[in-house]
Amino acid sequence: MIEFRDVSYAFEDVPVLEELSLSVESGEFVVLAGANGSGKTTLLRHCNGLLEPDSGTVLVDGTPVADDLVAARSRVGMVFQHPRDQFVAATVGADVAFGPENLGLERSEIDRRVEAALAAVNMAGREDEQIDALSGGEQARVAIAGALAMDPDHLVLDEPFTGLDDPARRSVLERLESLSAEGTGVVLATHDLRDVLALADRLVAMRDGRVVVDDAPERAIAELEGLEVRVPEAFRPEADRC
Ligand SMILES: Nc1ncnc2c1ncn2[C@@H]1O[C@H](COP(=O)(O)OP(=O)(O)OP(=O)(O)O)[C@@H](O)[C@H]1O
Repeated sequence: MIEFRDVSYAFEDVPVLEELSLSVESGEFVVLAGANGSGKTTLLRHCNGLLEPDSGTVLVDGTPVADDLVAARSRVGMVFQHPRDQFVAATVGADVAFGPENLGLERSEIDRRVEAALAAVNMAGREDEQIDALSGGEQARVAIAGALAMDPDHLVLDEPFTGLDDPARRSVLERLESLSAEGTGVVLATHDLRDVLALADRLVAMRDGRVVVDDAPERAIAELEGLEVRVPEAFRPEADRC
C-alpha cells in the first residue's frame, strides 16, 4: 500500500500540497486527475523520496519512505513525465535492463524481463537501438518498459501517454490492466481519461494541493465540474454530449 498521511509540501514558500491524505491498496488502479498545477506531479514525486514532505508522512507498505529509500525505490516503479530524465544507458536494451541488473537477477531472468517489457510497449526486438535516435513517443515507451522490467509492487506513472500513438497506448493499458489484476498497485496521473476510466477502481481528483474527489469512476465523474478535467464523451451524461 502507498499511503500519504497529512502530507504538506511547499516550493519556497508557496504551498503545493496541503495536508493531503490518500491511500492506494496493492492491486488497486487509481487514476489521478486535476488541472495543470494542482499538485499531481509533486505528490507522485513523494512516492520514492524524490521530494520529502515538509510535514506528514508517506509510507510504502507500512514503512516511511524517508526511513528506507532503497526499499521504496525498489517497490515503487516510477515513470516520469519527461522520459529523458530517467534514462541511464545509451541503448534501449541496456536501459531497460539496468533496474533488473541492480536487483542482482540472473542474466536469463533479466533478458526475459527486458523482452517482456519491450513487448508490452510495442518495442519488441529493438534492444540495440540508440535511445537518442528514438522519437519522443518511442522514448516514452522505453521509460515505461524500464519501470515494468523492475516488476515493482506499485507502479506510479505521470502522464505516461504523452506522445504515444494509439497502438502503443492500448498495449500499455492492457499491460497495466493485467498487472493490476495480478496485484500491482497502479497510480496513473493523466489529463487524458480516454480508456483509463474503464480500468480504474478509483478516480482521485486534486485541486490546489488537496484531494477533492475520491470515488469509483462512474460516481466521480459527476463530481468533476469546475476542476478542468475533461471527461471522455462515453462517460458524460447524455445531455452533455456534443
Ligand atoms: N521545481 C519547482 N519549483 C517551484 N515551483 C514548482 C516546482 N515544481 C512545481 N512547482 C509548482 O507547484 C505547483 C504544482 O505543480 P505540479 O507539477 O505538481 O502540478 P501538476 O498537477 O502535476 O500539473 P500538470 O498537470 O501541469 O503536470 C505548480 O504551481 C507549479 O508551478
